[in-house]
Amino acid sequence: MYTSIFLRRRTIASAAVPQLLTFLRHMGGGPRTFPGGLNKWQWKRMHEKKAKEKEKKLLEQEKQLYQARIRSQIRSKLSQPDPTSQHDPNLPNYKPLSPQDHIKALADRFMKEGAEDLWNEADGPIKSQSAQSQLSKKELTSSPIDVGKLISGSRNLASNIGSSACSGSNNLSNLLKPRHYSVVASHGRIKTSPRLNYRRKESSSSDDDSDDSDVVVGTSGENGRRGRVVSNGRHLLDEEGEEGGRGSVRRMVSSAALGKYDRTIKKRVPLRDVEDEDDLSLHVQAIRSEFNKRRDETVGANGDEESILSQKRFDQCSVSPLTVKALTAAGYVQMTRVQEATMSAYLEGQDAFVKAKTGTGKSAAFLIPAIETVLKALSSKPVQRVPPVYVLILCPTRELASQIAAEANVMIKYHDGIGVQTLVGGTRFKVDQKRLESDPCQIIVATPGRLLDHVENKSGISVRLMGLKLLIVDEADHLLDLGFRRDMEKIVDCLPRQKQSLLFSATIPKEVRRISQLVLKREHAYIDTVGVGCLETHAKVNQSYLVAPHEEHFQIVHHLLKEHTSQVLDYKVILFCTTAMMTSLMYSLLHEMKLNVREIHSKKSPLYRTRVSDEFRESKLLILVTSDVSARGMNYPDVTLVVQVGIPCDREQYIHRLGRTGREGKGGEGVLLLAPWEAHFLDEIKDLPLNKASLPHLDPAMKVQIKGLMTKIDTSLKEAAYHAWLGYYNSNREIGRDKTTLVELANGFCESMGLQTPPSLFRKTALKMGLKGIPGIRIRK
Ligand SMILES: Nc1ncnc2c1ncn2[C@@H]1O[C@H](COP(=O)(O)OP(=O)(O)OP(=O)(O)O)[C@@H](O)[C@H]1O
Repeated sequence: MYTSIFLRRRTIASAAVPQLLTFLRHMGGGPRTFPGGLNKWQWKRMHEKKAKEKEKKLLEQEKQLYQARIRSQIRSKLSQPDPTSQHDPNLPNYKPLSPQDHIKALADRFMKEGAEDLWNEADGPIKSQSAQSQLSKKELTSSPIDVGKLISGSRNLASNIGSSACSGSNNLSNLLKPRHYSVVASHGRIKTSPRLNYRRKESSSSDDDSDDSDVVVGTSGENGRRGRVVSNGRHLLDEEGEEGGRGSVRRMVSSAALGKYDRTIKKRVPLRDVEDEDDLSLHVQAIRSEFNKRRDETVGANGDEESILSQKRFDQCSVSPLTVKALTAAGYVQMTRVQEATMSAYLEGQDAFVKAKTGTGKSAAFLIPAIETVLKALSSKPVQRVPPVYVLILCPTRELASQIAAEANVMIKYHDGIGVQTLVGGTRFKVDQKRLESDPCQIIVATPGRLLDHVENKSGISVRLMGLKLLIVDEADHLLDLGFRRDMEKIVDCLPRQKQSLLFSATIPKEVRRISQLVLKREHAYIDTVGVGCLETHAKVNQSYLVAPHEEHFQIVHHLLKEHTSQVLDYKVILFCTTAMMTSLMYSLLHEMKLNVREIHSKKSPLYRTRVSDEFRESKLLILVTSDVSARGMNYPDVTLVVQVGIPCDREQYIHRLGRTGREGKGGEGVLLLAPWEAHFLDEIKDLPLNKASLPHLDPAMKVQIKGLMTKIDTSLKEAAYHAWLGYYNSNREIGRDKTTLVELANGFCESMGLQTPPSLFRKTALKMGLKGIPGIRIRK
């Protein structure tokens, strides 16, 4: 319809053509062929491929840079001072390292905060061929590395913890005391005194988790908070060259002074290849386990690892009295640790990437700065007819957006003239527009897709966004992931450059940390209230897993739920399934089995989802069967059990789903149910404390009953579940690789649903999924 209207208007100004094309494309139309005679999908795929390659290249470059930095750091340690020059006793003496010292230096690096992020097993140890020949095994095994000594050598790290905490031989245990949080600020260039220069050289073997090579040059902090001023490694070398110690630094990085060690550092060998030459990897392993052991001991002794609250109250920070009043009314008196840390970064005007465990109050951590921003902007500017949007909060789902807006409304209860609105999919575009016009607001909580609709359709929001002061991205790792990244890029492009940005998540994979500069300024703070090497899940949540044949899953789920609901008085359970259709199928079955269940997934209407979500928030004695729409951010109080059926899409999703229980420092339980061919996922979460649960005894009568109940479920739902199942596992890297096995497993799943023959696929779909011609796949005629 829109196409014909536009085509009838013959005199389209040439300047409007690109806009028209964008509009048509947005409406699902647009040109049928693209340059090179490609169709829309080929064109799209080509661009996706290009983007992937570009990203891969960037990562590769980053890795090379990182390796180059390590090489230059080690070279500087190995280079010899000029024998003719008088050595200043206050400066470190850079003698060639003995092989043993070399290992210690590497281990030092390994123990640094963030180093674990960069050092993964695939990188393997740095293998020294010539140096290793000198380094006899006897030498290594006869003098085991003293971890305490190693750590005491890493003064940089110890200095982060504060001078009082790093004295004597207790460095390791001090270091491992439950940390409140760490703040790493990245600064481009830092002018330093000669003293600082010295310390920078001293710490040149250190590393951090950012893509910048963060080098410690100073400390600050109170209440256990540690601040570090860091500098980009590349700048560091340039800068030192410019300043006092120019000559010596130039000498330090000169390849002429490298000797045999230069060659040894270049060669990295995968860990597998050197496993039997156990030297370095064994030592690193030993240090790692010692590190974990001491941390566990320290945490055990202090016991407050799980406390989410800080020492500060809201009225002690620069929070407006009316907000404090509203917070107090809502029962918030003391700040949580993430709230305190975020507030101080916000007040300093810094951009920040904030990592804090699930259920520790991240929403309030960004809503309080949001309200302060609006108050500040309102006080400095006269009232405007159409007020600018001062704060934009982006989050992945509509439920989460509604939840955040509801929490914001509680906090602005006593502030007249501040408004919050949501822009989420599933509502009518025109209704959104009317709402924005009739009820102007300064804070918008939006999902990226719907916000982009408004921006691209010039609903007036773009102009209002030009006044933006604060951008907040909740579940940032998810929004910066491939699924949302394009939208995020477009949104960021149309926001003003002069603004503060705060990113939040309970998990921050290193790839996301790298690309966070899409949103954050280069000089941003990295606040980690979890702590490097600490558990990302809550210790009070008991986690277990079960590996059982796929066809038994329905019965096992029923058994687990029955057991839990009969044992826990005020039970409240969330059951995660892999896809929307699997969720629907599981719900239908459990409903037939007379369990008190509700369902939420993307195929349900927004109204229904909101109703069920509200009901589940308020109630007890209820089981919510859901897809991943409820995995992140949803705050359902007092969930007693989280069951995850099937492999989660990644480690992060496992953590976020589990995080629906054990909120606000409470306890909870999590069970992961996998089929034997999904068990490889356990490797991804091997650092988390999951116990293997024993398989329950399954009642054969119940098996028959389930089979009977399955026949009552609509065949079209089972067919949809089969298609969704195939799609989900086909996109799993491990399982989707072997298409024949995949189809066999899918057909097994079909049988467990009581379908005699596997449902057919459209030829196009089968082709796209790479399943055409695979035995067992039926193609629709
Ligand atoms: N200062 C506080 N004092 C008491 N309770 C608080 C405080 N801050 C937050 N809470 C409560 O903690 C719970 C979890 O908060 P919130 O949903 O913000 O967690 P989150 O860190 O965003 O979790 P997720 O990672 O799952 O998104 C909520 O019930 C909230 O009311």
